[in-house]
Amino acid sequence: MTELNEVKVETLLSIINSSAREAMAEYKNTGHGVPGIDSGTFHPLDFATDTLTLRKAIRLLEGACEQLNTILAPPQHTAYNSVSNYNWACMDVAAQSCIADVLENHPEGLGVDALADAVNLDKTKITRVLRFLSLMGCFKEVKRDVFTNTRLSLVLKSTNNVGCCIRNHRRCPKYAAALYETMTDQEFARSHEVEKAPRAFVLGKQGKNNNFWEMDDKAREIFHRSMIGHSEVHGSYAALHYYPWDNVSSVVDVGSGTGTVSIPLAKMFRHLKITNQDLPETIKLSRNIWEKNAPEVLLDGRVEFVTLNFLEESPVAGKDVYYLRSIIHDWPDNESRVILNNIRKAMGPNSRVLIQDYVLLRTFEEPDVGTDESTKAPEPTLLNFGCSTAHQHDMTMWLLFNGKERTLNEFKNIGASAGLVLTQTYDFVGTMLLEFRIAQD
Ligand SMILES: C[S@@+](CC[C@H](N)C(=O)[O-])C[C@H]1O[C@@H](n2cnc3c(N)ncnc32)[C@H](O)[C@@H]1O
Repeated sequence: MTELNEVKVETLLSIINSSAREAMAEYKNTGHGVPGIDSGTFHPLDFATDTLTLRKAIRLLEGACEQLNTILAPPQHTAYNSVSNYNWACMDVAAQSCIADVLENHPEGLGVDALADAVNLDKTKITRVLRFLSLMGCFKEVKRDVFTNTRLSLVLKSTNNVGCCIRNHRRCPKYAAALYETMTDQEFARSHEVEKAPRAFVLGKQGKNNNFWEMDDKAREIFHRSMIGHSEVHGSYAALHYYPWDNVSSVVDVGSGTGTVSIPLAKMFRHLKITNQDLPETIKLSRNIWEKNAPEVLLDGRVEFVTLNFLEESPVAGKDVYYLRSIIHDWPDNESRVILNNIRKAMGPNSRVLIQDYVLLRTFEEPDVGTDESTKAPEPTLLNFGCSTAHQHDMTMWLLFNGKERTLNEFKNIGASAGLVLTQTYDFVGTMLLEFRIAQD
């Protein structure tokens, strides 16, 4: 047994070695070298849209590092570390107070007195936060009490879409803190309805409105900007590069938001006709964003905006692709079936449904359709490559909506209930793209 455990540790070490080398090669391929922990600027690869090789390497690296730590550290150390992790709180302070924005004007560094004045916070407290974050390479203390930005802290800037996403995430820990209460509360414990999600539990106690999608214009704008950040975080733009769009002429972006993926899609594939469909207020915002960011597509007449309530009606009929990014995971199974059924009614014989969401891989499930070798987690990697991102996202969906990330089998089942069959999968690491067609009896 001891020897077998040693072999596993050795294997993890070699996974770490090979995946780290692969990641380094990806950075070097750009001609800009490998970034440092204290780099003061972004690397060109940081916001590239096709980073699939790097992402596959990082998935292996993170999972193996975490597993190795858990094996070799005393268990009490690992258990306590996971409950006393306040990275999120310190990141939140830095993001809310716009520290990275202030430091950007001081590339040589800014002393904590001036910084505390600029962000109107207590000097001692802000210094504690910055020292905490510096341990993970977010900000750097260049001289005693003088801090600069790093590549990681730059992400927190208010002008950065991911910064917006991080700022928007701050409410989730509040819902998470009530998770156990929701699981023991008589009314909420056994319900899987949207109205009985942890978010609704917490807001209900404060006597507030519970419908997530009813927001004022400002909140809607922030939410949809954070969805762009979300797609950068999760590498959703891989869909632009790996789906055969040349064989498609029309795309309906179902629950389009402001066109996070469909704007770059329309710019990259000039033959595509795009229909954006969402709730009325969002469609209004969407049109404004397209006018600002893709006026040439509007001038070409390649985009239309049509309101839709996908729980009650079908999208426009007879288009080639019905694309749903970050839609199905927002909803429990019943509503997901309704959405897919409504789309199914609009589909022509050659239409496809493309769902882009996380897919939870399970150790004991049947082999995946159309996946290649790089999708299979190597031994002794744990569930989902030992990578917690998909499962963390699953928790976020639970907290907000009683929604969930699903396994491939769960997707197949809700697809089948709408007369759809899974025909192809694309592993983009952050998310998967699942292609469904009408099932032939
Ligand atoms: C998580 S966002 C995803 C937006 C977009 N697909 C993206 O990737 O940025 C979910 C979207 O679903 C829309 N939505 C929610 N309920 C809806 C409904 N009943 N009918 C149509 N759209 C809805 C929201 O307005 C929002 O734009």
